[in-house]
Amino acid sequence: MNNNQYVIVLTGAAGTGKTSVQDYLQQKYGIPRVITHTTRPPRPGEKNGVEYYFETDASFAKLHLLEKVEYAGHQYGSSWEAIHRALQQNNIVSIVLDTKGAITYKKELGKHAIVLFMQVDNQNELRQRMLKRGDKPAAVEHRITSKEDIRDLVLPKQLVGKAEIINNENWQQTEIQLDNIIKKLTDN
Ligand SMILES: Nc1ncnc2c1ncn2[C@@H]1O[C@H](COP(=O)(O)OP(=O)(O)OP(=O)(O)O)[C@@H](O)[C@H]1O
Ligand SMILES: Nc1nc2c(ncn2[C@@H]2O[C@H](COP(=O)(O)O)[C@@H](O)[C@H]2O)c(=O)[nH]1
Repeated sequence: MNNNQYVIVLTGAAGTGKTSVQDYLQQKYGIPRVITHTTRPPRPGEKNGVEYYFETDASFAKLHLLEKVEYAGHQYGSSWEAIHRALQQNNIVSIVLDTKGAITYKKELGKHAIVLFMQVDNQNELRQRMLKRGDKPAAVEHRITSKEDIRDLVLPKQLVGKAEIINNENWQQTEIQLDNIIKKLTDN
């Protein structure tokens, strides 16, 4: 990666606001998303090449992946191809990863990975946000009781001091924090 290129890594538990931040960064700053690959089936309304590249086990195995994880029984991975595709549009790009992926990005990309750990203290608030978003109650319960999501509620020790924590209780505060982060990156 070139010296002035950065990947903003958004991580944290389900419903903490990772996608909302990604949308904000895209709309306000033209920061494109790195689309990742998964073998999980598309959910209603999801399109190949928009939310994910949907893969079979065979096509997933052929990708040049920077990292891959198993999450809730499916494979997920981010490819160098997708990162380069996004970096061709802009020097700052964003990606949503679980915390295991965020640790790998920090290790592999060093100062080029800006890790933002999203959190919301009250788990019931998270549940309500997901229900309000339209998720089915059973899907919400399944997700928030998964071992991966429980793990992702807490900043992993490998990222302590290496990630910026965003307490996304209040969206206006989150926007201010994000604006400051982007200002620092673009002032460099
Ligand atoms: N600060 C906030 N206050 C209230 N609602 C919020 C806030 N931030 C985001 N939301 C809402 O909470 C819901 C969950 O946010 P979002 O989809 O961005 O989370 P996520 O971390 O990407 O979730 P997932 O991991 O399940 O994809 C959305 O409906 C979003 O509009
Ligand atoms: N380490 C990686 N994590 C990824 C990748 N793509 C998505 N994710 C994370 O997986 C879970 C589940 O996502 P869902 O869309 O099925 O609900 C979530 O935490 C994502 O952030 C990836 O390439 N690598």
